[in-house]
Order: sequence, then C-alpha cells, then structure tokens
Amino acid sequence: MAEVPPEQIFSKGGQPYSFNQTPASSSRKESDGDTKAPLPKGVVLDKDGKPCRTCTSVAAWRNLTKQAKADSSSSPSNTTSTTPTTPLAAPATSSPSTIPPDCPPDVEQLGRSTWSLLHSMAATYPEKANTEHQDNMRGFLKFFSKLYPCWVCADDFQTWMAHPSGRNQPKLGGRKDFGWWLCEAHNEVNRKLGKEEFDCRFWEERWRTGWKDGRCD
Ligand SMILES: Cc1cc2nc3c(=O)[nH]c(=O)nc-3n(C[C@H](O)[C@H](O)[C@H](O)COP(=O)(O)OP(=O)(O)OC[C@H]3O[C@@H](n4cnc5c(N)ncnc54)[C@H](O)[C@@H]3O)c2cc1C
Repeated sequence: MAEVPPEQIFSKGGQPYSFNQTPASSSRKESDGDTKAPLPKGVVLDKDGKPCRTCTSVAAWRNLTKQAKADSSSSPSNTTSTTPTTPLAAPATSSPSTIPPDCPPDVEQLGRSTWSLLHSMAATYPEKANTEHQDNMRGFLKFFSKLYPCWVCADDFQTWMAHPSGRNQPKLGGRKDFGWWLCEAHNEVNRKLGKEEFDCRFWEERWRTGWKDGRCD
C-alpha cells in the first residue's frame, strides 16, 4: 500500500491531525511554559505531553530523534525534553522508513500486529457464539478500545464504535458477522488514512482459510 506522509497519518473528522491539534476529547496537557523548538510534523504527543512513539510513524520519529541530537549538540546546557506549542513543516527525511525488528514499534508496526491479532480472533471465533463468548468478546473490545497504545487511534476507534445510530456496535452472533464487522472497522481506518479499502468478501481467505489459489498452502 502507498506510504502515507506523516503529516496525514491522523485525521479528525476528515481533517489532517498533527501533534499540536489535540482532539476535543483528549486531556493532553500543554507544556509548562517551555518554548523550545517545535517538534517535527507528524509527531503525536501522549496525553502527558511527551512524544508518543506508538502514535507516530517511524519517519516522523526519526525526524524527532535527529532534531533532539541537533539540539543537544548545539546547546549542551539545555537538555530537558519539551513539548511544542507551534507546528513546523519539517522537510522529509531521507532515513529509511523501516526500523530494525527489535526496536519498539511505531504506529504502523503496532497496527499491523494488532490487526493480525484481531482478525485472527475473528477467524477462530465460533460459527455460532454462545452468550458467554459474546460477552467476553464485547468486554475485550471495550477494554481494547480504551487501552490501545496509540491513544488517538483508540479515541477514534471508540468514537466509531459508539456511533449514535448504533450501526457500528460489534456484531458478535457468530464468526461471519464478527469477521465482517471487523473488516468494516479496519476499512474505516483505511479510509481515514487514505488507503485502499479491503473487499470484505475475502476476509476469511485472508485470515482463516488462506487464498483459493493455494499460495498459503
Ligand atoms: C484499532 C486500530 C486503529 C488504528 N488507527 C490508526 C490511526 O488513527 N492512525 C494511524 O496512522 N494508524 C492507525 N492504525 C494502524 C493502521 O491501521 C495500520 O495498521 C498501519 O498504518 C499499517 O498499515 P498497513 O498498510 O501495513 O496494513 P494494515 O492496515 O495494518 O493491514 C494489515 C493487513 O490486513 C489486511 N487488511 C487490510 N484491510 C483489511 C480489512 N478491512 N479487513 C481485513 N483485512 C484487511 C491486508 O492484507 C493488510 O496487509 C490503527 C490500528 C488499529 C488496530
């Protein structure tokens, strides 16, 4: 899939969301008066005001670490970490867009792993789920959507699930319904990020049975 520029990674209501655009629902604190150089574009802050690695793409994170190194070499006495108050349209970095596999995940790596987990849970969900199984999954999704380590992703996921019409509530009666619902949830994020939508008719081939052409055998 096409790489999404870091500054477009997050969006709220269709608008690009960058680190200094705190969602209305968030309780992110501003810095306590510190006005050092602004963070590079695409870096998302945690609710405590510190850069959130699991909310940020590797490209934007690299710009941040580069900037931190430049800052510390140009003013060695000023070493405390800061929270920005204004955005900076940072030039694109030429650093590679992947990180070694034994580093903390960025937002994309975390996302891929998480979708694998979620779709695999759908793939192994009972064809017809009893009440206890449905309740367990409902509880899992409720807590997952609160605890997902990329908090802006989590906020948006919760908002999507809680659509006032009720149309996005998890469909937990059985595997087909749940797998389709999850595919639609994933497509919601794909749309937000400007990615191609997945044809949900194929979710079981992708995540459960393997493709009919035998490439997964
Ligand atoms: C709940 C959640 C919310 C997220 N929110 C954000 C966000 O706000 N901002 C952000 O930058 N990132 C977010 N992410 C991460 C993002 O969705 C991607 O995981 C990440 O950008 C890497 O994308 P990718 O192109 O490698 O494929 P992924 O989107 O990770 O998909 C992995 C694989 O799943 C398959 N697939 C794709 N779409 C579907 C579908 N609809 N149904 C079934 N299978 C499918 C494809 O084979 C694909 O290769 C979120 C992740 C999760 C789990």
